[in-house]
Amino acid sequence: MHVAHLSLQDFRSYATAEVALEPGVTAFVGPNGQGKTNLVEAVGYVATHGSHRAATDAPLVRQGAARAIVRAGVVRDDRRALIELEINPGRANRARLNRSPVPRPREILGMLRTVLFAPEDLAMVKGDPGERRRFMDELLTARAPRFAAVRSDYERVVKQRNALLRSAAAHRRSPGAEVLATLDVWDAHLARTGADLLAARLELVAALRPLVARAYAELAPHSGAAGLAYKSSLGDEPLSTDRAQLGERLLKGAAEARKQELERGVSLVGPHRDELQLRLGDLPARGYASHGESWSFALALRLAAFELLRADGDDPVLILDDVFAELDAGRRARLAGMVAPAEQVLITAAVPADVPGELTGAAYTVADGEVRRDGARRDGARGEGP
Ligand SMILES: Nc1ncnc2c1ncn2[C@@H]1O[C@H](COP(=O)(O)OP(=O)(O)OP(=O)(O)O)[C@@H](O)[C@H]1O
Repeated sequence: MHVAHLSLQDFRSYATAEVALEPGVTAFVGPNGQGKTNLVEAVGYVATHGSHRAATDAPLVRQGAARAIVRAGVVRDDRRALIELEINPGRANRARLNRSPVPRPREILGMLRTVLFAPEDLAMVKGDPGERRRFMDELLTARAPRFAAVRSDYERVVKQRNALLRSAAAHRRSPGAEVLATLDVWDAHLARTGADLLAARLELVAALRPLVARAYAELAPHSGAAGLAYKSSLGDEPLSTDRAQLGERLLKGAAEARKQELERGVSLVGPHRDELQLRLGDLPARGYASHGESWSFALALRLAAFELLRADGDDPVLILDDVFAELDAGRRARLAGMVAPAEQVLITAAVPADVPGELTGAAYTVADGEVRRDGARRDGARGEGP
């Protein structure tokens, strides 16, 4: 699939912007702080209904404006769809598909699929486990949009269960039969929704493992092998992906943890406490990998995500935000070779020399609040050989 047209209104630094796009490579080039990332962030927002660099929607709306609108014309198998999202911080966002309102924005998740790699992704390797859980859950949602509901059901259960545990812990005396009975009900909800989430993650990690290893080996052939291990809060015993069995394990885990949970006032068992461990050779990547290795690992995770989505039947739009400047010449050339065949690749770079010569295509200059199409097709920067 590819985006044929992007239209912005009061999104980030743009009062308005209209950008026509084509399949193949498009580079957005311009000095720092001119709005290159804002453009690709908008494309990512249409796909995921979230930003890769803001936890809430408020920063996405141009300062002084009440709402932002992002529209994308998406072409998939020669069929066109016009997706429109109205971003209303503090209120419900609205969505339209082919100019008709849809009841809930979530219903059009999956109409556009993107894989976005940006400097913030270093946190997937160096940051806390929540970053890697988010990577898994966002990828699951990209593959099957109905997963957004599984995820939010589970989050709601943990939130409510935590509230109950917190208030029990605050009273500092043994909880009464009523509290324990309510907790039993929440344990059952946790086991049911948690089993769905856990099974999906285990299947995902199994599918990703060989793809990550291969992408990393291609990017960084002289480094150790990249591995993934799913560490569950249920302990080290192997887990099957059978949902009924996982539900039983979660119930048992919650029962065993109950005393401690009541003391601490927090849910200690379940996929919200799990970790996706990244390994380079025999060592964990976090805390051991060099900056370059961490960067390559994060890229390998995104490239593996791209492969997985592509295997589901359609190339997602690949977005590389400010990526090449960080890489040495060899990794740059290898990455360029790996991404060139994608149906659409959107790249941002501060200077033309940061776009590898292998990636020829359309070019825009982004400066002074404008996005201007360069006259000639860009032939790529020269002298970027490995
Ligand atoms: N909500 C907003 N309202 C107005 N301006 C904003 C808003 N959010 C971000 N900006 C402005 O957008 C600019 C940043 O744009 P962006 O991150 O796209 O830059 P960039 O061209 O990718 O730069 P770099 O090369 O440094 O990564 C900043 O000047 C910032 O002040």
